[in-house]
Amino acid sequence: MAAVAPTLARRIARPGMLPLCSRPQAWGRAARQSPGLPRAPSLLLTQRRAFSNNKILVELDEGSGIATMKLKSPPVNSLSLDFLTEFCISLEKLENNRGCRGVIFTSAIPKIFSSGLDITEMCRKSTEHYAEFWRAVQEMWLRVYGSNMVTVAAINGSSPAGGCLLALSCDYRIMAENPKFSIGLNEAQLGIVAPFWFKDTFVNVVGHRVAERSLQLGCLHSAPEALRIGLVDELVPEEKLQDKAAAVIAQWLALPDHARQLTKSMMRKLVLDRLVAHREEDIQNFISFITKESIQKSLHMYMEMLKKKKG
Ligand SMILES: CCCCC/C=C/C(=O)SCCNC(=O)CCNC(=O)[C@H](O)C(C)(C)COP(=O)(O)OP(=O)(O)OC[C@H]1O[C@@H](n2cnc3c(N)ncnc32)[C@H](O)[C@@H]1OP(=O)(O)O
Repeated sequence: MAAVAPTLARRIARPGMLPLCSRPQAWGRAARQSPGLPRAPSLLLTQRRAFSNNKILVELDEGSGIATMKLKSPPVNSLSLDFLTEFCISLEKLENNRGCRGVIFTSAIPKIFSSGLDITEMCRKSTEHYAEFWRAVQEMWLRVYGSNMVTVAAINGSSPAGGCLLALSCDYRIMAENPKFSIGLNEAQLGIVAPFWFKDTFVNVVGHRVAERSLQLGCLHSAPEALRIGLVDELVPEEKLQDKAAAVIAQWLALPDHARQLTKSMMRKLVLDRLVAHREEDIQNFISFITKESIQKSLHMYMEMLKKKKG
């Protein structure tokens, strides 16, 4: 898998070639057939299949059709170009497996769900690199937000910025009830601006007023606060997180797939279409923004601050 990744990364970036996700998947795929009445995952005589690459561990429970994608990129699951490429490859495999109907995203790293976009990917790199990186970020969002499968984020740690976007792109968010864990689109704190599709995804979850305030202030919300503003749907003790996520998916899968999928597509279409229609422009905007000297200085200072905090 590791050998495939750079090739795929090049494919994502090369202009003129069909990008991995030229349109959101939700409209291109036939509805999955529900295999009948939902069964509680714990009651099944299940067979588990696992596959893994360098940064993602995937386990598919063939009895329930529920997969778990565990993010395992130490130290903090930052969303680097390699990570995003491997993430999209893993998700595509699951999308292509008709036995898989739901996915749980969670972290294999204690206390961190994902630290968001890898800041080093945005510092002092070439224009080509920025284009490739940003296309991969778009790709992750298009794939998760446009997925036909039921998607649940089991947020077992802090989840700033891009990590929060991943969670926001799911159908349901369950967070470990640890007040030390925080989540939010904190880009403003870094001196950068969340792009329109981060903002749209956020608004669709928490509403305009809450999103505007939270975005302007670059808020990182504690788990209880995230529940209060609707950024997450529920809090559970950490040891119950995975079971709860599987139970929620089983509940959602009890509905006829086509009805749920078309409804999801209807709710998300406008936002997805907007990025698909402006993908290249969005990449150019990112490059113009990130190459500004003032922005590079802000990111540098933020990284220094992270280092100092470590002591
Ligand atoms: C311009 C267009 C808009 C772009 C939209 C951007 C979206 C983003 O996602 S920007 C990234 C935002 N992320 C953050 O603000 C998170 C920053 N990190 C943290 O707050 C903390 O690291 C933590 C809470 C995630 C974890 O804390 P802790 O367990 O104490 O670990 P350390 O802070 O010591 O970090 C360990 C190690 O990892 C490096 N690191 C942390 N986050 C990132 C990151 N996002 N990208 C790259 N590297 C990161 C950190 O610098 C440490 O490195 P070393 O000092 O070399 O060990």
